[in-house]
Amino acid sequence: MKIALVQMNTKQDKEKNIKDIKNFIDEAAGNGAELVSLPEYCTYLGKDEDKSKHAELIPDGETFKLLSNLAKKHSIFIHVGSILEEYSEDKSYNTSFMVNPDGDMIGKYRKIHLFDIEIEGISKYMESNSIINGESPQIVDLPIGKAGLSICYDMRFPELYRGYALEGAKVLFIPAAFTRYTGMLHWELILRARAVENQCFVIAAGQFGENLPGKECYGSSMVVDPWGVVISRASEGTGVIYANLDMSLVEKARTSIPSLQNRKPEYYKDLTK
Ligand SMILES: NC(=O)CC(=O)C(=O)O
Repeated sequence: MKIALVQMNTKQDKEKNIKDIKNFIDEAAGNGAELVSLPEYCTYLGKDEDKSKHAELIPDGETFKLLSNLAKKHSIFIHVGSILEEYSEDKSYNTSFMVNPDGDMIGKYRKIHLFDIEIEGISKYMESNSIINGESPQIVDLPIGKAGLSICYDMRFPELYRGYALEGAKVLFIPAAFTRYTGMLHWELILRARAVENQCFVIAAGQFGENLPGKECYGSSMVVDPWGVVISRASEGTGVIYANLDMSLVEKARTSIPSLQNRKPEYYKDLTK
C-alpha cells in the first residue's frame, strides 16, 4: 500500500486549515496514495479557551462530511490525526478517526493520555484544561491488516501499543503535535522503539513550526518499518511524504526475533496495573 503523510502548520484560521487539508489530500491522491494520514489537531490548533468553539460532532459534523466526500472522490482511506470533538461547553475530546474509500467511518479514537507537563523554565502544557480524555483503545481493519490508533503523548505509554500488537495490529498510527523541545530528543527515539518492540509499522504525521506564539512543533513526520528503520521522513516545513508499506517485513521481523512470542507476562503482568 502506498501511503502519504501530511506535515502541517495548523493555526487558528480553521477555514484556511481545512483548505490546506483538501489541497494536500488532492495532491497525495494525485500521486497515487491509497491512504493519507493527517496530523493531530489538523483543523484547529489554538488557545485552550477557544478550543470548544471549534469542536464538532463526529461523524455528524462538517469536517467529517468533507473528508468523507474526499475519501469517496479519490477512493482512498483518510486517517484524520485528530480534530476537536464536542463534549461540553468548555471541554472537547481530541479525536482521531479513519474513513474508508466508501466515505464511511471505520474507527474513532479519543486521546487517552493528555499532555499535562511542565519542564521547568522551558514549557508548560495542561491539555486537560480543555480536553477530556477518551477511555477506549481502537483497532481498525485495513486491507494491509489491523492498525492501532493513538495520538501524540500516548506514544510515551508502551502498554497501549503492546496491547494493539497482541490483538493483531501490524500498523500503529501516532499522529502528533509534538513540541520542538521534546521532539529533538524523544520523537524519533520513541517512534522507533514502538516499532521495534511491537514489530509493527509506525506511521507518524506531525505538526511543524510555530502554531501559537511561543509554541512550536517539531515536525519530522516519519514512517518506521518493523525493523526500526525510518523509511520516509519529512524535512523542515509543510508538505506530503510517501512510503510503500511492504507488509511481509512484519512477518520477517517477527520470525527472525520472536520477542512477542517469547514474552513471559505471568512473571510481571502485575507490575503494570
Ligand atoms: N504534544 C504532545 O501531546 C506530546 C509531546 O509533545 C511530548 O510527549 O513531548
